[in-house]
Amino acid sequence: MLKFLMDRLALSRKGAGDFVKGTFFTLLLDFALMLPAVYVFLFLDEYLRPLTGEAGVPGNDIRYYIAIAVLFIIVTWVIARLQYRSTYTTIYEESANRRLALAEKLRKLPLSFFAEKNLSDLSSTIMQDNTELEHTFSHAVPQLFASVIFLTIMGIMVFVYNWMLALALLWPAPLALVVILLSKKMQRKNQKNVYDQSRNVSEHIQEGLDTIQEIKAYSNEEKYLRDLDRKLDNYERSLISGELVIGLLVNSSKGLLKLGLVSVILVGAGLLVAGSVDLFTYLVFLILATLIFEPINEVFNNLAVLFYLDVRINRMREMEALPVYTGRTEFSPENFDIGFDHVDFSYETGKQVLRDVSFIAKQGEITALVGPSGGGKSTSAKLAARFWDVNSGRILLGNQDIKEIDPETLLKYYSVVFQDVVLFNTSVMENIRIGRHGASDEEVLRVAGLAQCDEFVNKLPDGYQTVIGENGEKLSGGERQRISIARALLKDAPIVLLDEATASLDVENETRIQAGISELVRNKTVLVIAHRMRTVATADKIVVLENGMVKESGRPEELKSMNGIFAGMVRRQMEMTGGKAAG
Ligand SMILES: Nc1ncnc2c1ncn2[C@@H]1O[C@H](COP(=O)(O)OP(=O)(O)OP(=O)(O)O)[C@@H](O)[C@H]1O
Repeated sequence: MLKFLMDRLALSRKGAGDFVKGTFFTLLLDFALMLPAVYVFLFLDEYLRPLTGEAGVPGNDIRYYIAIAVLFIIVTWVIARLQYRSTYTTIYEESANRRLALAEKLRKLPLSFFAEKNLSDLSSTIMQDNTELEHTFSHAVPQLFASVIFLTIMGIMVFVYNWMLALALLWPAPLALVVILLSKKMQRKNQKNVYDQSRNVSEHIQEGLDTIQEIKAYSNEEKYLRDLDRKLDNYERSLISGELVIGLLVNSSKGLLKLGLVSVILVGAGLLVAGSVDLFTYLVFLILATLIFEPINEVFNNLAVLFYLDVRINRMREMEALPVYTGRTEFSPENFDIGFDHVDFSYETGKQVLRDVSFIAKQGEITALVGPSGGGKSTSAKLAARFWDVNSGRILLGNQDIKEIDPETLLKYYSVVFQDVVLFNTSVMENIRIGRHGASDEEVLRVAGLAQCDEFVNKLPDGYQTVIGENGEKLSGGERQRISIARALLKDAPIVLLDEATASLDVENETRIQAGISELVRNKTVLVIAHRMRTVATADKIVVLENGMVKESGRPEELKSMNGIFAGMVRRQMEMTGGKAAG
């Protein structure tokens, strides 16, 4: 039983156990909600039997009935409390754990996954799917199980009591069930439509937020809003038609169940006149007919989410089953040389980005990756930190294949300074401290000074305590880069991956960044994607990548004298800068 629940409902062992308890209390509550009927039976039994000429005189006064009413209320309240605790509390805990597990999973997924997947889709799965599951598990599923058991027990009891009236009462139940089951396909289609349209809207909003600058710059607001309006309309239409279909089906099923009351009235009256049942039994069935289908009505109200449950569970399962990069967590390389050994790589099948790339970036040296745009420089730098796994060949760190090392363990040895610096909406101090949690303020200030941050931070209203806005919106490109260098300095990892800022920076900023970088790369294994000839001139080794292949590699002077691609690049740059930049 537990295993079934764990498999089908994606619950943990504890969750499944508590779920059974919750269902049991829901069943008890269903029975407890019949207590008013019992109350009326007792009353009727005592006061009506004498009126119908049967034996017995009312023996209890009104206080007896008040006491019973209070007792029933207390019993119902206690059961409701127990049911709430075991169902809701458990389900919300389970849901929180599931969200944490998914977030943890996301953290471990390779970057390749994020490149392919829509991010709003991911957050929808974590938040929206989970919320729906939470709601379904707390309201609909235990109620469904409990209602089936409740109706079965009650059905048997009423059949034993009086099979003719029982038949009159219960005949619509299988009919309503058939209507509901037949509508399953339609309801699922509707739910899927609502779900897809709501995703369209959230993706559009997300995209608008991500590209707000471009939208404004190219005066695309009107088109953006028009598209959003259209998608919102579609969403609204899907909601309305979904609600209509569900409303129609659910209400007709509920209406069918009401026929039970009608036929009890008619059949009961006939049986009463014929003398086959007494008035008491007739009244009992009339009361039962108004109460017995209440739990099942509750299930009908949540039917749509119930039918869509497995789709949501499957989506969650798909995410849980995504392959993550794993590897050894003990790792102590003999040195920090990075070696590319016949590496082939493609982001998408059929579009190879790196072909048979081999080179060594030695510890204590600066290795510069140069070459035309799209040649594979950034890709190589990212592969060196196992952001992706290579398709064939190996990347070695200190003679060990990085494919065998756990990515988190591996990244402890890397400082990464890329162009797209991500900053958090907190103080400059905290943004730098991300480099090494637990670093003291003095340590942060020291590296900030080395990275030339003092000059602009001192102009901010609260200095290093200034909160810099979402993704550092209040800072310039060069300032952001300096914070990123300060982070890397604080981490002080033996390997530095550096994607140099482009020529868009002004000379002053460039000089300051260069000063920070010189400090950062001292005695490290440095793999730099070089855009400036100045860096190239100070590099110990140059690797020229073109069309994903290593076309030249060696010391700068050697390559210059070869008069190949690199020599051509240096020449062109010198011509552009009037012969000043090549150093
Ligand atoms: N995430 C990705 N998914 C698919 N293709 C990608 C991805 N990133 C890069 N590419 C492709 O891989 C090739 C190499 O890109 P890469 O960024 O490594 O080149 P690069 O030499 O660093 O270029 P640049 O100097 O312009 O930054 C390009 O054709 C690019 O379109």
